[in-house]
Amino acid sequence: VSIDSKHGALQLNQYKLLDNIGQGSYGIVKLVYNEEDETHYAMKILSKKKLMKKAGVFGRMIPGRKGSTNPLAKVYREIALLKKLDHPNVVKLVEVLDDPDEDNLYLVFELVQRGEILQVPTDKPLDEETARKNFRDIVMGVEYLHYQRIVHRDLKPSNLLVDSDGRIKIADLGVSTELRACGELLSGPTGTPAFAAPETTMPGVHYSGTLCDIWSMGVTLYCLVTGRIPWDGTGSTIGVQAAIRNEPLKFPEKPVISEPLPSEADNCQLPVTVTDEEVERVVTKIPKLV
Ligand SMILES: COc1ccc(C(=O)/C=C\Nc2cc(OC)c(C(=O)O)cc2Cl)cc1
Repeated sequence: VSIDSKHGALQLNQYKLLDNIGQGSYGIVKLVYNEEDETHYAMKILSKKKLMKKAGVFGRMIPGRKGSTNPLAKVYREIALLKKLDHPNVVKLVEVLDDPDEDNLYLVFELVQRGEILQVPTDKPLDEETARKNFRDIVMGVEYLHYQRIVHRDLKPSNLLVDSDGRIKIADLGVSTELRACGELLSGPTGTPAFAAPETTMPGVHYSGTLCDIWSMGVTLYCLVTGRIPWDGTGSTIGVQAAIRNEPLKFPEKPVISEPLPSEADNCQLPVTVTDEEVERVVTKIPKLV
């Protein structure tokens, strides 16, 4: 990273680093300008130390398994996979800059012009027609990720970006997303509590990651049309998780939601495609692995 003498802006190879446009538990996202192709991009800056800590938990080498000793190997493999993803409703990772002497990892994405779909809470939610159009893009993007065996695990409005043509791109495939063998069950809380399915809040229960993504999509649709989250408990994580497990989904008086939508949202809670065997597996503990 060099300091560009002209304007004091930070320069990283051919990228001039400009404003902060995103902020989250992952780190920050900056607007950058590529002087070579004269195009703006979004650059997500990750800390390798933080990734190692996270990878450390998941990256524990299972005895007898071959694999490199570098805990970042898992991260690099996942990033290589993310680079191969290509779908109109998924953000496009174009380049990864990794300075071995530096703690930072720079992920360069195509810029999605209009940013987040909606700040929640808001008293100006989307009209139903727009929400329906956007939701369709989200479903297409999630279907593609699931087909690629990628479970998002943190679907929510702040990870949905609006492009210049009004189309939605799913973001934060991040390196925290588990790339699992098809159908393998997950466990443990993850993502954002208010958007997490009830089964993720019960310790020791293993669940289907894809089904949880569908639950989060339902909660997201609710946010798009009402401007608020369905269960906020007392604001504490435990409170939210209890509310999600025990309280029925209620729609506020305002804005008036047309009849079919709530039932649609309801369907999202229990995807009609779920098989009994899958429900059985989801709600019971995982059978003893032989
Ligand atoms: C007002 O105009 C704006 C235009 C673009 C933005 C923006 O891009 C924000 C976040 N971006 C991202 C975040 C990601 O994770 C959290 C990932 C990922 O890891 O997949 C990728 C991207 Cl691009 C914001 C405001």
